[in-house]
Amino acid sequence: MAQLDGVAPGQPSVFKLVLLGGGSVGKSSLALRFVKDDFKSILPTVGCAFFTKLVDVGAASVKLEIWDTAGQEKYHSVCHLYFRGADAALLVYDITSKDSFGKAQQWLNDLEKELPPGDVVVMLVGNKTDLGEEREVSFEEGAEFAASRGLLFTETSARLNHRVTEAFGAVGPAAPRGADGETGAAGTRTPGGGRGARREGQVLRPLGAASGGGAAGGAPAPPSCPQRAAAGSVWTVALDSDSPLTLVCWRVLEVAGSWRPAPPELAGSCRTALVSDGSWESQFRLPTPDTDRIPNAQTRRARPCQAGCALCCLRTQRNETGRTTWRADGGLAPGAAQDPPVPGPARGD
Ligand SMILES: Nc1nc2c(ncn2[C@@H]2O[C@H](COP(=O)(O)OP(=O)(O)OP(=O)(O)O)[C@@H](O)[C@H]2O)c(=O)[nH]1
Repeated sequence: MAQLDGVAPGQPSVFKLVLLGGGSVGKSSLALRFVKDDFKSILPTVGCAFFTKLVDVGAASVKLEIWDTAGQEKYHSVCHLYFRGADAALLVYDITSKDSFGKAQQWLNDLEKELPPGDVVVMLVGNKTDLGEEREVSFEEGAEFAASRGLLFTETSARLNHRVTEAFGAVGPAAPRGADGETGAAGTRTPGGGRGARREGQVLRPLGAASGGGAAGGAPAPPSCPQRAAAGSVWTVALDSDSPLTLVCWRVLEVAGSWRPAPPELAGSCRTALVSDGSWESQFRLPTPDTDRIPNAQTRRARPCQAGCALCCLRTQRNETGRTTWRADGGLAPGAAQDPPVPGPARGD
């Protein structure tokens, strides 16, 4: 977090979040929606606009500074000045503009020149989902680009207030930061992480331990449906069939309803995404063509339970693929691996 050192006693620490992306993609509108729950006509930003919001993180308050950079080309050369010291970034494009999607990729390159990957948590945000009929960038394109660059990903509508709070929350001061489950709470830093950014491929401990019930060997048990899976959970799911094929998929749950894509080495073999209508889509491509028992590519759709529970989605996959074994990584003790509990009536599709 910026300015943590030297914070006067009683003063909230400061967390710097930058909004970047092309012109008119809705950066200011997202900030306005998040900070004031308002949506109105806004003039193009000149240089950089500035919003603040106090965010409660545990018992402490953190001052979230939102630096809303101008997307117009004429300001491009100065915007990198605003990136310095950022803890997090929302990289925004307009889903109705392919051009803005290309520009987001350029902005990311600019950001990475200023702040190396791993120093800052970045979420790619496709805005204006209310204009779905004019869509030029598919959800999958966004998700795939995010996966290829190790970014979080979501789609929003500032106009309809769709997933705006979730987007800011996923990268904000209350989001989980470190492998030890540390949050971005005021006064904390992740060891070796400078500002506490996530590291690609990092295994985060499932944070459901506190509310997740019984723990094997002191380790957290998988959260059970309809309990909300905790932010920061990492699960490995092995899908076994009668054939010798085994597919291991990695998932990092960042916030309820939003998955971090599989790490690059597994990209293409497995991905799960929250599609814009609120249902889940998981696609598995098995690594060998031996598909006697399992089709080569399987797409499953399931509605999450009200709590956006991860296991509802995964359970539906299990129901549909028959024999599936489950393993929870990042905290479960050996021997604790087992099917997660499936309480209550099925809520999947
Ligand atoms: N339909 C729709 N329009 C939006 C949405 N978000 C923003 N807009 C509109 O898109 C236009 C640009 O929005 P801004 O918030 O000013 O975009 P910006 O990215 O800050 O633009 P610059 O300041 O030029 O960088 C405005 O007319 C907004 O009303 C959205 O979610 N849906």
